[in-house]
Amino acid sequence: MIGMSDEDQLKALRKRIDSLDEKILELISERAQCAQTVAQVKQKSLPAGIEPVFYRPEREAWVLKHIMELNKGPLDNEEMARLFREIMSACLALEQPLKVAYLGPEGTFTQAAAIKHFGHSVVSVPMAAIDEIFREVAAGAVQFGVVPVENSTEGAINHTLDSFLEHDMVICGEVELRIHHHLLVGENTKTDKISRVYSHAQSLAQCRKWLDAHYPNVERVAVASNAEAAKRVKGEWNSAAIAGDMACELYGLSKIAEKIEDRPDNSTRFLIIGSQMVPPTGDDKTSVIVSMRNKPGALHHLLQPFHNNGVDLSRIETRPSRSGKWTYVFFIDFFGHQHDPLIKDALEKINDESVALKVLGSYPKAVL
Ligand SMILES: O=C(O)C(=O)C[C@]1(C(=O)O)C=C[C@@H](O)C=C1
Repeated sequence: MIGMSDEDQLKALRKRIDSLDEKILELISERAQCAQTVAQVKQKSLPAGIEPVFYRPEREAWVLKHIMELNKGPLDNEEMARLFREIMSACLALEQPLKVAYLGPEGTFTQAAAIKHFGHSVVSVPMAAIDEIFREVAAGAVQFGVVPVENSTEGAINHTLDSFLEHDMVICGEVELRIHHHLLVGENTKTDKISRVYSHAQSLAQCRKWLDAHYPNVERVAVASNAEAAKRVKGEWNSAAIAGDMACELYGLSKIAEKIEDRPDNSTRFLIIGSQMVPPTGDDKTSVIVSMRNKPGALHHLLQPFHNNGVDLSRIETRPSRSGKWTYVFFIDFFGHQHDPLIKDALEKINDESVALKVLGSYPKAVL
């Protein structure tokens, strides 16, 4: 390209991009046709009336990891995986349009988590409460639900844990999302006139120190979600909302302060709930609920088989059981799949020691 004018160079490069785009287009279309044939194969082997399992989280995790391993740049692994996430999402929609319920309204972090996990080609359906998501999945109105389960700053989301006690649900995936909160206002609010801040209680808690330092005398009002907070301030004078980017864009608000969360590594973990068990991928997690009698050493007894079999725990949470006074339930997450022999053995031993053991599911560790 030496000796070429900038104008000519640009022209030549764009010509090359056009021809690459044409090849990419052809390849994506060929991939989509393959997915359509996969759908036919899945259908063929089943008796009429039985719905095949089109969505295969174990395969999707493999595809994304494979792409990240092969990627040589200049796009970074996450960027590349996000592109392939969207291609697979569109391919899956050709096989079967998926409906996914999430904690609404539109613009919540839970919706962002749903899109991060499934891509943009799913139909995401907002629900007013966590319990409603469980019910919607149980009733078969949607195939999957997305619920928040723990925040790195504020800990467990108890509504979600309690819902697992009430519904028979299978966990088939997890999503981790970095949570950035911003202080948002509508066009009628002046930044020095803010008298009230709306947000979800968890988000207010995640920004407590920042609010103490910058808006110590402003009333903090907890509402059902941060998207709801954003919706409210759109039409209100002198009030601000703490919410994320999706809500900011959706309600056309302005950011007067960005990334105001007290901890820069603030993140929330979400679970994908459904009814299908997921086969092992080699890099999985399992979640169980165990109920124990409140006798001395109960927790030690419970954890011993995990320890003996070298099972690595990632989380343990206690909730009072709803049945029987002084009975506790433990929510335990660990690395590995319920079909792994050492895990199977540990679970059998725990089952013998406990009042009840329920495996909520084994699922691929979050890839993105
Ligand atoms: O491999 C499959 O079973 C497919 O249906 C194909 C495909 C894909 O596009 O790669 C699409 C949807 C599944 O969730 C997993 C993968």
